[in-house]
Amino acid sequence: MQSALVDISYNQWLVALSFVIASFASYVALNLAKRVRSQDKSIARAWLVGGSVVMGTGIWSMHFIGMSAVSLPFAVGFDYIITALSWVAAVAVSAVALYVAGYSQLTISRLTMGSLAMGAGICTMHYTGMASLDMAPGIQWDWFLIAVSAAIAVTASAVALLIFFMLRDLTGSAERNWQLVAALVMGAAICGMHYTGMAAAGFSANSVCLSADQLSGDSLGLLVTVASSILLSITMFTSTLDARMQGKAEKLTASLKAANSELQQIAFRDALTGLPNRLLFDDRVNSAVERCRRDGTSLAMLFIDLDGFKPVNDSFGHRVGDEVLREIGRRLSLQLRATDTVARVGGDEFVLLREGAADSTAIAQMAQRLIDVISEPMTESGHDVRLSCSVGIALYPSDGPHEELMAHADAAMYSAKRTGGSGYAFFEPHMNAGVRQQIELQRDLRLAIERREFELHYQPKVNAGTSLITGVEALVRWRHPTRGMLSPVLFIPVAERFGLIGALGSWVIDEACRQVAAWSAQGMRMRVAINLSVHQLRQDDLAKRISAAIAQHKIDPVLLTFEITESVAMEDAESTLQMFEDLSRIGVKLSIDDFGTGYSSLSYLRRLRVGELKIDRSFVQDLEFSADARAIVEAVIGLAHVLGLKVVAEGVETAAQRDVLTRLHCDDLQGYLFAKPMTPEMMTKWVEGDDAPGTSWLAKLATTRPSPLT
Ligand SMILES: Nc1nc2c(ncn2[C@@H]2O[C@@H]3COP(=O)(O)O[C@H]4[C@@H](O)[C@H](n5cnc6c(=O)[nH]c(N)nc65)O[C@@H]4COP(=O)(O)O[C@H]3[C@H]2O)c(=O)[nH]1
Repeated sequence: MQSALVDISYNQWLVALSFVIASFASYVALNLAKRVRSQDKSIARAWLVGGSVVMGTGIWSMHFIGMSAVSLPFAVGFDYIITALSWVAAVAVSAVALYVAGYSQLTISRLTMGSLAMGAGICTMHYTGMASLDMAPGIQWDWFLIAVSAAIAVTASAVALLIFFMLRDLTGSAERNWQLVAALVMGAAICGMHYTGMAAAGFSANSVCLSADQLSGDSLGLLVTVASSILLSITMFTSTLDARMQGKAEKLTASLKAANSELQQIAFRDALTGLPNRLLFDDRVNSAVERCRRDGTSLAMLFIDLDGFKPVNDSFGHRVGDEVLREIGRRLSLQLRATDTVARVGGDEFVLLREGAADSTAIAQMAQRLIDVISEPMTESGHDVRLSCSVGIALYPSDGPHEELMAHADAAMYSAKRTGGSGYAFFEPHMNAGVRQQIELQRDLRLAIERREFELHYQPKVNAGTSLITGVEALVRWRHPTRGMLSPVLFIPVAERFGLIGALGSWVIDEACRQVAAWSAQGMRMRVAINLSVHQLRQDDLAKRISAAIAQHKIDPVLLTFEITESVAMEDAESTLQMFEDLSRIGVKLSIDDFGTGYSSLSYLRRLRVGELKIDRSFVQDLEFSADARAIVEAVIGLAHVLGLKVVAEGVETAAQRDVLTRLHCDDLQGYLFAKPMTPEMMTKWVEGDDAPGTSWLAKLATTRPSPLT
């Protein structure tokens, strides 16, 4: 028979306090759940363990304070061991909650299993906690209310998990506000469960609490409140700090990634068309060849050179030329299969790589399709443009080792071009004669700098009126170990084509500066002109390299003149202007070489900071016999003088040419009539007036009266 039950009353303040602690613990729990999703696995694990302890302690404190809020007509206390077990249950519940929160997605099964496990844990904590009140006779339970409390526990857990996954995508103040609302809802649900569970317990009027002498006292609830609040606050603070640091680290990682991809873009992409550049293309070829070897398949390389691009560029300007190249890149890209690569490898040169190309008929059809799409008319900046292209095809493995594929495709392209363009040709061994030589030259060129096989020879320029030397032009020579002295006409184009001109050009600049310093040490203030290739002019650090060489050899920058051919200067006008400004800022002089062969506009010439024009040899050769050539040279000299530029005529071979040029007021003359290019030692002797091969009577005349050379 059941004895009468006592009425249970609650301390309202402690009930309110338990709600505050429950909400606070929930708020911290939501924060911790985010930390457990950290990218760093060891940090996530640390937060899972530490977070479970803190969150468990928070929930347990709420429950403990809730129990302390009950006032019973007899002294109560809590069994140490059972109380500790209820704490362990709270920590276990928290671990389950945080573990589920660590998943990237909340599936139905995770929600069900998670909330059941958490509900079971909460009930375990609560009823173990109740059991720590060691009552005699025992507590009389209302099983219906117990079931309700269990249902509340499971539902509250499910709601908590749902809320967490919903909050995940919010940021800033929205995140904070919704987290607060969610914490209050969860606090209410936890309290609901707890007080329903309390209501399920009935105490007989004659009950005695056997654990009254264990964990007890009026200030116990307060102590637990203070301790758990401090713990929750510290955790909250640490978690916020960690979130900030992680946020910063993530931002840093993101910006590093962005910088990295930008660098890759610069290093591996052609800036104008956005297509892969030579470097990336070579890399793709290497991988494709590797696959061919492994699988016994083949590939095709198509070298595409535009027919008629130069006239478009010259007549419509470089901006239109750039647009045309972009459009060609776009058209070629549209013809690609997923495994193909197309790259821009030169001004108007593209290469296409196709893997698994066994059938030459299909390759021929593809080449024809490329010609057709490129031949379709286009309108760029209001100009109607119609181009075509020549395509050379080399196959791997039948057309030789893969290092020679591009050269072979190139040779085939030239063959297609020779037959009138707008067509394609497959590589054939007889096209190889020139190619093999180029490849060998390229191989030797790579070693030539290390082996000190290059030399600079110098050719004087003299004043037309006085015949006194005004400076020299540095001309590179290659003393090849087996082929003897080679002309730059032979190897400069190879160096340009195979990306070796940068190193060679730097050597020339450095050597010329060294020679200027050596001559200065001998008391000769010699002006030296150095040729720059188009590739050098497009190097961003050219001005820096030149300054470094000037500084290293401690020479006066005005003694250096850089010669750029007219057609190079006209290509990509904006970047030429920029580079000329950079160069003139370091104090060197600039000259336009081979003038008359390009299409300079007057206004453009005015903007370029050049001090000198060199009339092309072809005009000088015709001077004696052609009235047209004379008229052109006269006009050029007049124009240059109006613009304040000095004029040098190159390739002067006869006295008659010299006389005409002098009459036309050309400033300086250069050519075999005065001296051929010579070694620095011969040059020194020449200046000092000794005999030297290639000198003429006039040169000797000039050198018998050494002049101040600046
Ligand atoms: N028929 C004839 N020829 C004469 C006469 N006077 C001089 N020459 C030759 O004409 C060329 C003048 O150099 P360029 O127009 O700058 O043309 C140069 C220049 O564009 C390039 N080059 C030479 N050295 C360098 C260099 O260090 N760097 C770069 N990027 N290019 C260079 O190679 C080209 C050819 O150089 P070289 O073979 O040394 O040929 C030189 C010179 O030997 C003459 O009276 N008659």
